[in-house]
Amino acid sequence: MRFHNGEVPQTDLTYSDVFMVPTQSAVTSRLAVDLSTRDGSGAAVPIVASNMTAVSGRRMAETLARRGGLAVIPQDIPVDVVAEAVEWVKSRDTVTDTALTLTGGHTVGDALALLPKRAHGAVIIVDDDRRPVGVVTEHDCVGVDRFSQLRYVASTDVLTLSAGTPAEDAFNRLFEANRKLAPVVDADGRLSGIVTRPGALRSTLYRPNTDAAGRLRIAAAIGINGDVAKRAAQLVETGVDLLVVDTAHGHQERMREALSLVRAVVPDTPLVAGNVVTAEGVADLVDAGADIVKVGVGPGAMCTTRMMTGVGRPQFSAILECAAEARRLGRHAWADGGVRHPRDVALALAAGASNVMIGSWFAGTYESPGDLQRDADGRLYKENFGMASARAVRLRTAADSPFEQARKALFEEGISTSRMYLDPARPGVEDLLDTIVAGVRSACTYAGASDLEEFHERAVIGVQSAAGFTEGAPLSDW
Ligand SMILES: NC(=O)C1=CN([C@@H]2O[C@H](COP(=O)(O)OP(=O)(O)OC[C@H]3O[C@@H](n4cnc5c(N)ncnc54)[C@H](OP(=O)(O)O)[C@@H]3O)[C@@H](O)[C@H]2O)C=CC1
Ligand SMILES: Nc1nc2c(ncn2[C@@H]2O[C@H](COP(=O)(O)O)[C@@H](O)[C@H]2O)c(=O)[nH]1
Ligand SMILES: [K+]
Repeated sequence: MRFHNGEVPQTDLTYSDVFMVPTQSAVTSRLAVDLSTRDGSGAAVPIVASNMTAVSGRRMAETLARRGGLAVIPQDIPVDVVAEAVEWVKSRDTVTDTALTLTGGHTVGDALALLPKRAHGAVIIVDDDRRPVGVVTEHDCVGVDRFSQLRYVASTDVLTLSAGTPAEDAFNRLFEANRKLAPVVDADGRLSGIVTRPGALRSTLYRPNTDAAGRLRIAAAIGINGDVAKRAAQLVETGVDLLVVDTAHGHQERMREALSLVRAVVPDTPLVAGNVVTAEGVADLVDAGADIVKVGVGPGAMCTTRMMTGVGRPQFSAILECAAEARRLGRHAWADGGVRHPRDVALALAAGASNVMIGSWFAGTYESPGDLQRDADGRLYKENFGMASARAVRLRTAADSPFEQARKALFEEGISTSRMYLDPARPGVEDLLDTIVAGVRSACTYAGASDLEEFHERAVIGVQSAAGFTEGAPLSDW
């Protein structure tokens, strides 16, 4: 990456401070751009969901990995619960989405409680042999008593598709039958998943992020306190593919110690550590065993660190410096926090990040772990909170003595309650991923790059005024 006209920025820069200048290109199609990363995460698209309780659970992990990304299960989750999530994610189909299932004896109330768990908006009614006998959508439940049995409200004229039906055929079958979705069945007619028209299309555009055994990948985080080596070993034992050693101030002695301990017990698992914002921080964490360094102090949507302490660094400059140092040392940097638009992802990659972490934006989707709620105007939202907020600290310290809990509650650096509204046009994380990936693919072609390495090499970045940023935004809210 170079700055436009040889400019040398005099201040540190945020994503909003910069723009990319188009350069001569020989790349003929946005679909010809390869977005896979080479940092050991296996990501086929450079997107990682943050280790936040309101963001990454098993549905987020499954859905993102199926489209090539990765989710990091937060550090506060007990190992046995992580083990269940890992087993579940690794048993998922790599092509078709998991179906929500109930039986004809369940009620409309049961279906309404289940429907928001998945973006595809249907519950499949199965018989005792798991054969699909009906489909229930929210539309079928409107104006119906919540205690009605589903056998009386389900559409029973079910179009099924055989597992292994090529994606384009599946899309065409759905289109011709004027259906939005169909249950997928195995050779015995038993339900194995669900396919939608966008799902069929996506499986031609994305490659899943899979391990050596062809199962979906998942990551998990560890803090720097307690028996970190034990937790790391246990997590890897459960099948976790990548570990993130994570604390607010990553450039501290205890982080180095934790990292060395973890590296010693898990020599072969990719290890991410952070957060830092300086080249010195990167060098120290690499020296202690990190393969990837996580960059970002203060840009997060739920983060109050800069307001509480004045500490942090504008994210674009932080990534630029840290990624350069990581590359010099033969390692990698992830950009963590502050992503609000696809452009931010593109700019982080231009600056040299190998992956971009997204938290709050993904909290406002069907796949995040929280319960879907509706405000007074009927708009759908999920609750989000920071991992250093009083709420998260309360959860994390629940087993400590009341005195210890009170001591730890003093240092709050995050928002405890915030509403992340679902975008009615993009309510699922795959919808957001489609937008981000479209933006990044397009950014690569504007730079004449056919993959992410070329993108970083070729990108030309300029510095803009606030008016420059405003000019780039559409007039409507976005
Ligand atoms: N990217 C960002 O800008 C930030 C991210 N976070 C996220 O919040 C989560 C919780 O992190 P964290 O608060 O570090 O909790 P952790 O549970 O990881 O504990 C941090 C440990 O480091 C010690 N410590 C020393 N200096 C600091 C410091 N300046 N800030 C925090 N701890 C310090 C703490 O001791 P003692 O409590 O006695 O001081 C504690 O023992 C993580 O997921 C983290 O990534 C949090 C803040 C900023
Ligand atoms: N200072 C704090 N940072 C936090 C907290 N919770 C999470 N985070 C960081 O934010 C990113 C996600 O950023 P977003 O803009 O996409 O939401 C996450 O990965 C953490 O690094 C917090 O309570 N305080
Ligand atoms: K912030």
